[in-house]
Amino acid sequence: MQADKCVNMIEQYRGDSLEALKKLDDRWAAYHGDADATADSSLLTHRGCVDTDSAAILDSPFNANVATLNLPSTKVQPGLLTTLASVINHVNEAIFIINEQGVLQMLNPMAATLFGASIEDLTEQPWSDFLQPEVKERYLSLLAQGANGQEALANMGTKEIVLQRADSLSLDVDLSLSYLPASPTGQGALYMGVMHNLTRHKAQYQALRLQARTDKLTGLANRHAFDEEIERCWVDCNNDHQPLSLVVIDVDYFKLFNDRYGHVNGDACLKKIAAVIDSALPTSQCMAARYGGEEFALILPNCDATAAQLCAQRVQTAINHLSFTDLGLHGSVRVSVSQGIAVETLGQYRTSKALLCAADTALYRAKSDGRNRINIRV
Ligand SMILES: Nc1nc2c(ncn2[C@@H]2O[C@H](COP(=O)(O)OP(=O)(O)OP(=O)(O)O)[C@@H](O)[C@H]2O)c(=O)[nH]1
Repeated sequence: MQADKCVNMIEQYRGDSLEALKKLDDRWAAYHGDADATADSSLLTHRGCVDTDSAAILDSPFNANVATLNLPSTKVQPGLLTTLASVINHVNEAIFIINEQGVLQMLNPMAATLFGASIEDLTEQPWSDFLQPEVKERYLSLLAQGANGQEALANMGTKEIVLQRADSLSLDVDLSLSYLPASPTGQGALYMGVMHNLTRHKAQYQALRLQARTDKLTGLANRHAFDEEIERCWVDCNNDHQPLSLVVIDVDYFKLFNDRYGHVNGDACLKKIAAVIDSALPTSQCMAARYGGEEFALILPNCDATAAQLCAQRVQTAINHLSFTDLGLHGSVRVSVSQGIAVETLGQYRTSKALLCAADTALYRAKSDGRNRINIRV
């Protein structure tokens, strides 16, 4: 919204609004006691540049902060640039102006902070030096289109990019670049860039994403994450002609555990089981997820039946040895799990869902065969 406001203000003052510019110039002249302000380049220098008489500029009725903007003193239509400088310095957004060659003409303090250098050091620098190679080309061709008079193509909507700051740090920002056509008064076309620092948003997004994919009780991946991961692994393993194994794990007689020892201890038991399952994963590409209440599932990409069985046996042994004395329960209290395994190696299953169904069927068999056992369908 702020950016729109800025563009609107610039529109108001630019090229076709020469009348407004004239009024500003007249006001400036009146303030400085010079009726012919626009023709007086020394006065214009006063109006735009930091180096000269900054006290007078700070007292300016137009914009006390224009002094902080370093305006180029050559090849400009100063009335326009001064107005532009005044506007961008008022807007609470990081804004920079480049010319048709992509050279930084002015920027406000917020933009300088994002670029990682002072306004003075940044002015007259090629803006594309702050872009990564992959996006640099895109923006340079945009400038070329503007220079060829293809104005309609010379705007770039908001895009997420990585800024290569002057201090060599990288910064995630979103950036929009707007074409400001050449004015009839001789000012060449310019581009206005508006940037937002995305660092905090990205961190929040990552935290929320992790939260949305994590089971709150156990800290394992949740069902949503499992569904996404199985699809990804299915495609990857099929493409690479690698096996994909699934293990579905269900706690035996867990209702009894809850009934005997209470739901709080039931929760603690699920956490212990989850930790055991997670540590039994053979590789870092594997995923352990809480599939439902007392049901867990393992995705084992690039693992054949032997590797999957080994993993399941590790889980079984470790769970059989779990102790609950730290919960105040008797040392004899034990739990077990039943496990079903299905393995895709030679295109037996048409979809990941079919593979999951096969693992579920194997689990059902393990349960019906007496529990605390592993059943495999290859
Ligand atoms: N404490 C606790 N219990 C849960 C949670 N989610 C599911 N349960 C319990 O898990 C139990 C599952 O019971 P059943 O589906 O009958 O299965 P089971 O008793 O384990 O019997 P089998 O699976 O046939 O061996 C129910 O009592 C649920 O309340 C949870 O997050 N915390």
